[in-house]
Amino acid sequence: MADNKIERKRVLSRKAKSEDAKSITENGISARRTTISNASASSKSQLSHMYGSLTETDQTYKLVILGDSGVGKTCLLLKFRDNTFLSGNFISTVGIDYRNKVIDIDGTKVKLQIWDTAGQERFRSVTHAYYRDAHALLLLYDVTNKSSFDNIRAWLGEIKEYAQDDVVIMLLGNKTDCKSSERVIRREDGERLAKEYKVTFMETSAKTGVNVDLAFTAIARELLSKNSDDMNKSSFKVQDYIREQTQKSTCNPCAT
Ligand SMILES: Nc1nc2c(ncn2[C@@H]2O[C@H](COP(=O)(O)OP(=O)(O)OP(=O)(O)O)[C@@H](O)[C@H]2O)c(=O)[nH]1
Repeated sequence: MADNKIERKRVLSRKAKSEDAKSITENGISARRTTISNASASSKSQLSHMYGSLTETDQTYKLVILGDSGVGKTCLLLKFRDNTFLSGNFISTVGIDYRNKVIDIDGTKVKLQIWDTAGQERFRSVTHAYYRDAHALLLLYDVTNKSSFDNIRAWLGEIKEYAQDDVVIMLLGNKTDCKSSERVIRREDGERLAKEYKVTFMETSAKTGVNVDLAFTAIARELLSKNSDDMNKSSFKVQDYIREQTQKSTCNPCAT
C-alpha cells in the first residue's frame, strides 16, 4: 500500500512536471481525473453524486487538510484511513486527492470525505477552490519545523479569505514522535496560537498514530453537534472532549 502510494506520488510528480495542470484522484475508492482548471466547478456536482448513495440518516462532511509541504498531511490521512505510515522518500502531493472513511458516532454513521491538499505554494490557487464548501479544516504544522509553525498565521489568513465563516478549524502539531532534541515548537506555543485564533488544538503523530483517530473523531462530533437540534449534543465542547479522551488514554493502563 505504502509502495503504491509512493509510486503514485512519483507518477504524479512526473505528470506535474510535464503538464503542470492536472489534479489527480486515484485512491482505490473512486478513481477519476479532474483538470485543475475545472476542479472547482465540477466539485459540487461530484460531491452531490457521491452523497446520493447515502441514506437519510447518514451524515456526510467534507474535511480539508492544509499546511506547508512536508508537515505530514498525506501521512495523517493514510494513518487514519488505512492505518499505514509512509516512511522513507518524501514525494510531494500534486494538486489534491481525497479519501472517504465512515465512522460510527454513538450509532450515527458519519461519512468523512477527506481532501489532502498539496502544501506547495504553486498549487495554492487550486486548493483554495476546495476551502469553500469544506465543513472542517485540519491545519497542520510540523513540531520540528519552525517555519511550518510560523506560516500558520498566513494559512489562517487564507482560510478567512476563502472558507465559510463557520468552518470548523483544528490546528494540529504533527510529528510528536520525533526526538525531543528535534522539537522546536513546544506544545504551549501551539496551544497559545490556537487560543488566539479560537481554534481547537491537538498534537499528533502520523507515524505512531497518537491522537490521529481522536482528531478526526473530535471533528466529526463537533460537526454533528453543530447540526443537531438536540440540546445535549449542541452543547458539545470539542476541547473538553479532547482533554477527557486524552486523559482516559493516559490514565488507563489497559488502554494501550
Ligand atoms: N517522524 C515522523 N515523520 C512524519 C510524520 N508524518 C509525516 N512524516 C514524514 O514527513 C514527510 C512528509 O510527509 P507527507 O505526509 O508526504 O507530507 P505532506 O504534508 O503531505 O507534504 P505535501 O504533499 O508536499 O504537501 C515524509 O517523509 C513522512 O514520512 C510523523 O508523524 N512523524
